[in-house]
Amino acid sequence: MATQITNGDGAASVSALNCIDLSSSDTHRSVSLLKQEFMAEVFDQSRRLFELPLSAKMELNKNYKGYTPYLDHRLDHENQVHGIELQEDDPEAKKPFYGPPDVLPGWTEIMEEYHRQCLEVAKSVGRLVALALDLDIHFFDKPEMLGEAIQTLGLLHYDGQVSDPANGIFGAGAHSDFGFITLLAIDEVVGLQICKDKDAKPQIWEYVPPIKGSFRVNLGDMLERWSNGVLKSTLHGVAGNGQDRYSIAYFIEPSHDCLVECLPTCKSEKYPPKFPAILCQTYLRQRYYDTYADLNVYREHNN
Ligand SMILES: O=C(O)CCC(=O)C(=O)O
Ligand SMILES: [Fe+2]
Repeated sequence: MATQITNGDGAASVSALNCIDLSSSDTHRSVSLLKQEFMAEVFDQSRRLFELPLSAKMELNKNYKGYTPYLDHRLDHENQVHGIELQEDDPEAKKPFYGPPDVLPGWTEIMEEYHRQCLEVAKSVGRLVALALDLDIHFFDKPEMLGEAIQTLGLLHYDGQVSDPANGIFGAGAHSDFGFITLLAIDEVVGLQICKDKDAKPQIWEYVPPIKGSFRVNLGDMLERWSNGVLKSTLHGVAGNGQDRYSIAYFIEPSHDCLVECLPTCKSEKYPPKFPAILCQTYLRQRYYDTYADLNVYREHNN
C-alpha cells in the first residue's frame, strides 16, 4: 500500500520535534556523539563512492550487500529507495565492509571507524530506552542483544529528483525500519519526513529539519513489538526537492538468536502480550523477503 508523504494539500510542514539532547550534561542520560569533523569526513567518503562511474559501483553489487542502485530497496512496495544492506551466504558476507578498497583509499578504514563509533552511540541509546521502559539500564547490553548486535550501514544518495507523491514518486516511500533503532545522519538538504501518529486518518507528515552533526533516532518495528507497542516505530520517508541529498543510516538489531519476547515491564493482566515471541533471525528474514526487489534485475549489470 502506498502512503502519501504529504499533509493532503501536497505540502508538509516543518516540525519542531520533541528532542532529547543526547549530549546533555546529565551524564546518566547522555550520549557522547561523534566529532563533527569526523562526520564530515564520513559524508565526504560517501560522496566519493557515489561519484564513481555506475560500472564501478555495480562491481560492488552483491546479494543484499554492497552497492544497490535506484529502485532496488523497496520500503513501501510501490515506491523506492536505494541503499546498502544485509547478506545471506555469500563468502563476501564475512567481510565487515563490501567497499572499494583499491579505487577509494581510506574508505574502508573510515567506514569501519564510523561503524564502531555508531555502535557505541546505539548502545547508549539502548540504555536510555531501557531506562524509559523501567528496565535495568544494561538490559539491552546482554550478548544475545546489542552485545553481539547485527549492524548494517547504509550510505544513501538521492540524485536530485523531485518527488511527486501523487504519482507515487518518492526519494524513499513511507516506511518504518525493521529493527531496534536506526541512527540517521543527514546532510543539510531537507527531505526527511515523519508522521508522528501513524494511525491518524488522514496522516499528517512533517519535515524534519536537518541539524548538523546530530543523529535522528528512529525506533524500529522490532522495538515496537518487543515493547508490546509501548514504544511505536517511527513512520518516515524522504521527499526529494531537486537537490542532491546524502544520508547515512546505521541500523542495529539484536543477534540472530535473540528471542524477541514481550519485555517484562511492558505487559500486565490488563495489557497482555500482543505478539508471540519470535527469534530475531526469523523476524528479520521475513521482513527482508517482503521488502527487497528481485535481485535478478541486476544480473545484466553484473555480467
Ligand atoms: O535518507 C533518509 O533520510 C532516510 C533513509 C531511511 O529511512 C532508510 O534507509 O531506512
Ligand atoms: Fe528508514
